[in-house]
Amino acid sequence: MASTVIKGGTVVTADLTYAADVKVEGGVITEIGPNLTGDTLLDATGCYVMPGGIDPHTHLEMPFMGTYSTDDFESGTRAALSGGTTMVVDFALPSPGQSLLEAIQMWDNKSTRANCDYSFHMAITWWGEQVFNEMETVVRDKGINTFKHFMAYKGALMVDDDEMYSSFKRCAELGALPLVHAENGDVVAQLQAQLLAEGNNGPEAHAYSRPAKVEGEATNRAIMIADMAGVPLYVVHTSSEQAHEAIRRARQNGMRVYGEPLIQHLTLDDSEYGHHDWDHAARRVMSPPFRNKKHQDSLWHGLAAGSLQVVATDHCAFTTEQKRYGVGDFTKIPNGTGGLEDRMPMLWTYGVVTGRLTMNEFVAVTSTNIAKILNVYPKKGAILVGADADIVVWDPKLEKTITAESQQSAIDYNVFEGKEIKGLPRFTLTRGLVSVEDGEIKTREGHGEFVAREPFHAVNKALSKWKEVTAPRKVQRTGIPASGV
Ligand SMILES: NC(=O)NCCC(=O)O
Ligand SMILES: [Zn+2]
Ligand SMILES: [Zn+2]
Repeated sequence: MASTVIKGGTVVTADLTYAADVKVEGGVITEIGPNLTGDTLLDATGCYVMPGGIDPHTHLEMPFMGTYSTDDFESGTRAALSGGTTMVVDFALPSPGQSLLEAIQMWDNKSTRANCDYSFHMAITWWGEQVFNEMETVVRDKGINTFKHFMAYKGALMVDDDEMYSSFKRCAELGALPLVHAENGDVVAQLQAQLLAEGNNGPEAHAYSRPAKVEGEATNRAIMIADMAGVPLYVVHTSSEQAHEAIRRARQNGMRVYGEPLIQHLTLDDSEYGHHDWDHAARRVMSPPFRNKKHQDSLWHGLAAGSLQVVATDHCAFTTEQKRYGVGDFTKIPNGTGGLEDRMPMLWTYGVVTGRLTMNEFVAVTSTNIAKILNVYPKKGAILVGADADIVVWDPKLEKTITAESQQSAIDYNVFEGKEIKGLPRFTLTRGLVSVEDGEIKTREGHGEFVAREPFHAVNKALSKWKEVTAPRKVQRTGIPASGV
């Protein structure tokens, strides 16, 4: 079997940093150590050899707000690999009333073009006996152990507390993990209507309609519901101190709650919405919106302290033309931004280069933590013998200025335009295939495979055990007095 050896680099994992060569055969890592030989040699001198990034939050070719996000599984995963990300997790999104299994079929069809491995979360967009029953098939037969709940997008994707509690309890039974988009959708809907009525119809009103408080409230509510259901919880796109505080407090109280800041929220702020150019501001419309520096600091601190665990992108890329559906009515601007290609270099530049994160923390929050949370570690997220050879050979000296012109993403702009980054992949390997080599993109369409994920990981088991141990029990009494009647 042909072998590839990554030679002369420093292996950096979530917990170790050491000099070693890494040998790859048949798409997996077969040896780690000094002086390895092989058929093809990749020179990693001066580089860090790290687990490829995992982006657990993407929306490729997603039907949303009357259109489809423009990056599909081909351009989206090409962009991912170009920036050192070797696995994405996308959301299968049934329309209200649609079968969950039908939605998986649709996502299966789209993902055949993927250049790197991928997995799916299932969204719970409506509730009923059919959904309850199909959740079991989704977990047991389809390899999906995560269910997403939108607490916002009223009248479209939003579910209410009753539905969420029912679904969370079902997740607990099935050994699955619920995810939430935490914003109070009722309050947002009223604020939107009020702002429009007052003539506030520009993209900046998108941010006014989604203050940090509505995120904080929903995060607290989801945490309480998960606690009552006896299930862990993953909060997507945590963007504010209020949401972070809720997660931090829950964790201090022994709850298994995870928070996922996005690279956009960490590095871009709400001044973008005040830009004089409508297009500039609209291109940055996403939910939750960008926040101020105080919130950004809180997110960075959470990553360093471990109260927030994962950095994602929520890559949901719409062209300028699509964003213009919302001229005159900000509620019609398709929500979402890009970031797949830039997540790792931006986090390295603003995190590791500045000293806010260590290299090992960088690996933890871009790859290893989410691999553990999703129950795919150490197949993914690890440099270990037997792990998939999803590897990024990171050159800390490579520099570039981000431009839309030079990106892989299919959209016509980049929200990080002009940012100067330091640290880029010299090589990216996806299950052993070298798909980025010295800046040259050599992706292979269709190389990506679906990654099935088993239910009932350690956290679910611990929580169900604890729930059983602490369940309310009838007091057994020796004597019962006669009734007073
Ligand atoms: N985040 C966003 O604005 N768009 C994608 C859908 C979602 O995750 O809320
Ligand atoms: Zn969301
Ligand atoms: Zn999303």
